[in-house]
Amino acid sequence: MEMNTTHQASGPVIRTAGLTRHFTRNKQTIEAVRGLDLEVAAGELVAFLGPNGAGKSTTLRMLTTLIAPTAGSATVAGHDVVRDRAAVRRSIGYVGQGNAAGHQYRGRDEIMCQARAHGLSRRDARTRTEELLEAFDLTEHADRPVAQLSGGQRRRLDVAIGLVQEPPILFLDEPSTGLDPQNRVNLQEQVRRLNAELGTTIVLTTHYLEEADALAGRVIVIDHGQVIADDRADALKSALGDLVAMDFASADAARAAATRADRIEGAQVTVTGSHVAVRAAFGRDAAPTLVADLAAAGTPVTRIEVVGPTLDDVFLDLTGRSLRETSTTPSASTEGAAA
Ligand SMILES: Nc1ncnc2c1ncn2[C@@H]1O[C@H](COP(=O)(O)OP(=O)(O)OP(=O)(O)O)[C@@H](O)[C@H]1O
Repeated sequence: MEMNTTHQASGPVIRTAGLTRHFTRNKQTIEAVRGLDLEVAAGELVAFLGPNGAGKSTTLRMLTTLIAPTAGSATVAGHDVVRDRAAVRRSIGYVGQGNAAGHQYRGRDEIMCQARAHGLSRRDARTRTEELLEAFDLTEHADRPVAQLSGGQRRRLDVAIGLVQEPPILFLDEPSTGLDPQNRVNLQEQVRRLNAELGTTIVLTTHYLEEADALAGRVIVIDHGQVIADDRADALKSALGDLVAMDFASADAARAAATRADRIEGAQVTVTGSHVAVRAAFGRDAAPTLVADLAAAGTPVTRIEVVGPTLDDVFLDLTGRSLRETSTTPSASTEGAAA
């Protein structure tokens, strides 16, 4: 994809203050988003990570003016999402969760149509369309009616359509759900390039830990409508530290080892029978000395494993629940479903 303009990077382009949204269902109030205070600077690539129902889509729908907040406020590109909806919409691109593309048209026509609607000449629109078809591996499917495409192919088309006008701020709601791993990687590459080469501010939602990690920008972890962590993925993980998991010949040996492991600065030590788990910021570096000390003390380790932290560990540490378990994992792929 050719990208030759750069959006200016300066100051926050998204600002929310106490942003809140309630829904009423069966006379019960659902607090989907609870008092979000957020700033996103121009040129940032931000992932909202959280389980199903955490409030990610609702937040995006408020920021894109599709629904109004119950309380609090938000500005996008300097415009209020309630008072200046049209101005917000002019500054953003949005790819929602559903399939936006019409069904009787061919994929190529859908993209062309969007490009023309955004003011590109016929020639530029054609070039842009071919670039996007190529980038999303859709060229060979471009002449089939959208209705005949698989779920994954349609999802790729949705995202391609969202990228047509190269907006300065782009919102993507679970862009890679339903894509197979290879197309997920393709998509992530497109997202990264758009951010790096054009300086596009990108906010996306995901419940794929790997995706939030791979995009490596800022990760905002959301649970029950609130931000529970907000930092770079590597910072979130290193704050938690490595896990050093050790087995011993007996529970007594494990208890003795735990006392020693407790001396490692900032270590969190848990003993379960003859198993000891140590979570520590530099656990990987501390492990060899610990193993040698334990052997010298007559309580040798029988098995040891050092595991670097994942974003799931971060979520588990913050909420006591695993994100993998709380999210319904989408069926492996919808690729090829109707192909
Ligand atoms: N239109 C609506 N009417 C009633 N409840 C809603 C509505 N939209 C969302 N909710 C509820 O608000 C909460 C947050 O939903 P939201 O879709 O924002 O979560 P999410 O983090 O985007 O999850 P997912 O990954 O499943 O999209 C959920 O409990 C959901 O059921």
